[in-house]
Amino acid sequence: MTAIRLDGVSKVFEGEHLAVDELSLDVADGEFMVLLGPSGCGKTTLLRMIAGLERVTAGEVWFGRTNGTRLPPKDRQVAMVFQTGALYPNRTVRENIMFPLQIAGQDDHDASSTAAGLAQILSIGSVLDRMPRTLSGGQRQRVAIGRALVRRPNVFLLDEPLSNLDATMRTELRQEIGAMTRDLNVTTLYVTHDQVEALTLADRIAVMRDGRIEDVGTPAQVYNDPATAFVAGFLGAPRINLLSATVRVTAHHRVALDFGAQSIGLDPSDRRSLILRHHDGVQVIVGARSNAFRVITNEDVANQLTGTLRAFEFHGQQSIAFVECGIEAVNPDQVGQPRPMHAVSPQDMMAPASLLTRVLSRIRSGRTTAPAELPPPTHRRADLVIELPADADLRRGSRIHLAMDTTRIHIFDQTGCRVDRITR
Ligand SMILES: Nc1ncnc2c1ncn2[C@@H]1O[C@H](COP(=O)(O)OP(=O)(O)OP(=O)(O)O)[C@@H](O)[C@H]1O
Repeated sequence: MTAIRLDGVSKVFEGEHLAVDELSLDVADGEFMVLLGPSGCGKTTLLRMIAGLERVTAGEVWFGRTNGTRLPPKDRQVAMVFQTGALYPNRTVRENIMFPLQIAGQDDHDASSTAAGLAQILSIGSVLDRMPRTLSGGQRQRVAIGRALVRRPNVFLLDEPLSNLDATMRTELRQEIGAMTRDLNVTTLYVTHDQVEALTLADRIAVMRDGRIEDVGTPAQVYNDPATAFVAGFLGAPRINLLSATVRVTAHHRVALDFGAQSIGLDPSDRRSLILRHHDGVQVIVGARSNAFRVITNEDVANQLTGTLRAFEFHGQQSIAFVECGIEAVNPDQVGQPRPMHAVSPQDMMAPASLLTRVLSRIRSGRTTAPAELPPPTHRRADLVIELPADADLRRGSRIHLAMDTTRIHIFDQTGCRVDRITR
């Protein structure tokens, strides 16, 4: 077993762009770390650099106390499973799993019994003598996992291993992967863009965007206390409501969030008031999940939002309502979004390290815009999405009053960074 340290790792593809941008991450010995992010954010590239399948442009990859940046893949004690684990089509399940042991010189009898033991753990003991073409997708992935783990790697990398399976098979294999990697105590990096997989499997989640990590923490930390509006928007269904507001501070130091036609006051005992008191007149983005609202019947209650119920969806356990409140909403995908990545010339790729560093910083400066220069995030009038009890008796088109639980909201600046974070 071994810890992994990524120290300022970057990857620039020739003639293309910066796929991984000076990324640093520590994965503890035996930890299950999930890399979560949208398509194209650099997750696979990062895994491939750890496996040694992709050259690191800048930065270092450490395995425990060994600098593995330039180690050939075979010397890294790393095993990797891809979306569709390719199997040897002309070998049985048993032969597929035992093959890495045979290559390592183990005798056939021992290799066969190790393969059979692992197959039992992976619930494929009954198909040991079948050929891969006769297996289901889930069984094939189990064989690929068995073959990757049979030599007891120090590091286990999985790249969206469940994405080609149906929902039932995904849930089943997800639980087994979690249990097995913990039993084996192998340091695991698991790539996905599925938030359910990330939240259910991870010891910690690293949320990636555009080649960088925006937040790292336990599932509860990144869900309940997200570092950025993007992270808040990426985790949770329905997506968090992001509302455009202005901070208003009264003469008595009370803090209100002004949404235009409506406003909400923070409780004076709320410790975040102390931070927001210094932001009078500042434009912010208020993040409120669908369960931060409650329908109230008394329209005289202070501190409420009022709107028209536009649509209503029954979801079994609860209902989701769409309420038009005349408040500007912000798209989480566009908050703090860097400019398009800049092209790198082949000459840049040949540059020595110091020049390379300058190239990276030039690309980054093209991608990172100072808050003052940022175009305003794309605002649009949109419905508030709120959760209601499944049996809520409401009619489309009716006026409804909503109490907002201000202890459950997050406040972000215009670049999408939290301004009210006190717990982490
Ligand atoms: N060999 C390559 N040459 C040039 N560009 C590449 C290469 N491999 C990946 N890229 C680019 O690097 C960026 C990151 O790709 P990567 O596959 O790592 O993303 P990802 O987060 O794993 O995406 P997905 O979830 O869709 O697999 C993408 O813009 C991709 O087009």
